[in-house]
Amino acid sequence: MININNVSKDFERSVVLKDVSLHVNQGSIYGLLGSNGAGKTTLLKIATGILQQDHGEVVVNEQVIFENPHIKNNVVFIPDVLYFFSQYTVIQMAKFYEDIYSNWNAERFAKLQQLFGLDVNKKIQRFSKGMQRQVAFWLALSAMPDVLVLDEPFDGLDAVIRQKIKNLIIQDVADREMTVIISSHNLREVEDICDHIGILHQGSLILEKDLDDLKSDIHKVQIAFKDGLPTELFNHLDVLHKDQRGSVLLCIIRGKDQDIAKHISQYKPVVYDLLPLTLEEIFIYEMGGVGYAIENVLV
Ligand SMILES: Nc1ncnc2c1ncn2[C@@H]1O[C@H](COP(=O)(O)OP(=O)(O)OP(=O)(O)O)[C@@H](O)[C@H]1O
Repeated sequence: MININNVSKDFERSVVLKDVSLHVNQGSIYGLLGSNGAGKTTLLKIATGILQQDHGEVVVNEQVIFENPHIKNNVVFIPDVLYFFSQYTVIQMAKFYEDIYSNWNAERFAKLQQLFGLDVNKKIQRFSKGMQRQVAFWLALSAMPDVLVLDEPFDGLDAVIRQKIKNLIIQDVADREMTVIISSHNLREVEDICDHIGILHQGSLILEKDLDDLKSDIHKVQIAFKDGLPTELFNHLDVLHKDQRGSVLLCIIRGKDQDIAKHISQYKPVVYDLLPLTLEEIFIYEMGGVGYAIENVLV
């Protein structure tokens, strides 16, 4: 559905994106993660045809997106910093969207008004920050896009509204196979909603995986032995991190849970607990693998 092929971009002679290839299937919700300044916003702007890459191509629905109004008609981008015309009310902005997006759905716009409960005749810039973000979602979802691209979408939204918006997105993905890319530092929200994850670091995509595969491939293990650590314990294990706490050793190990359990059980541990890792922890360990580590991250 969205194919970003070998995209590179420089700003003022510094390289911001290096040969990035990223693929999003139709009906997928793709979480784009990365360190500050990794190039996420730049990549999203290129993916939506707002910016032009220096090399490579972005193909959406089998067509190059840049300067392609036919494809852009089905793509809505909500940026991290929102922009509305300064004097426009919600209803005026809705009219503007209706003129741009041919799939605009007035009935849905009316239904969502009940859900958000905001005054359509109020100037958007007089709303609070979180309310303005609600307006952005209200307009975006009424445009019925095939592709919805979101940069830090949950910033400033309260927990109830966040859940309502996530439900709306999931409903559109389920009902009409909308495709979504979300870039966020809020990894709990990403974990909640996304099925695929890409991690961008210093302009390169260092990982792209199905979220379930990612989670089944890395584990936190808590182990203890009666007579201290067996010397050969770590042979044949891909250990990303170790932390001894008293007699208990906490390890982050890459691999399938059965393989890890089988290997460690040979040494007859008195404690063996396999604990789930959150996306936040996986992100930290993956970033550690590319030299972006923080110390003592085990909790
Ligand atoms: N218009 C621009 N002109 C010059 N440099 C830019 C421009 N836009 C972005 N950059 C630079 O490109 C790099 C990537 O920025 P970008 O906003 O894409 O990162 P990001 O991953 O979204 O970061 P964050 O998580 O902090 O929002 C940064 O070094 C930034 O300074």
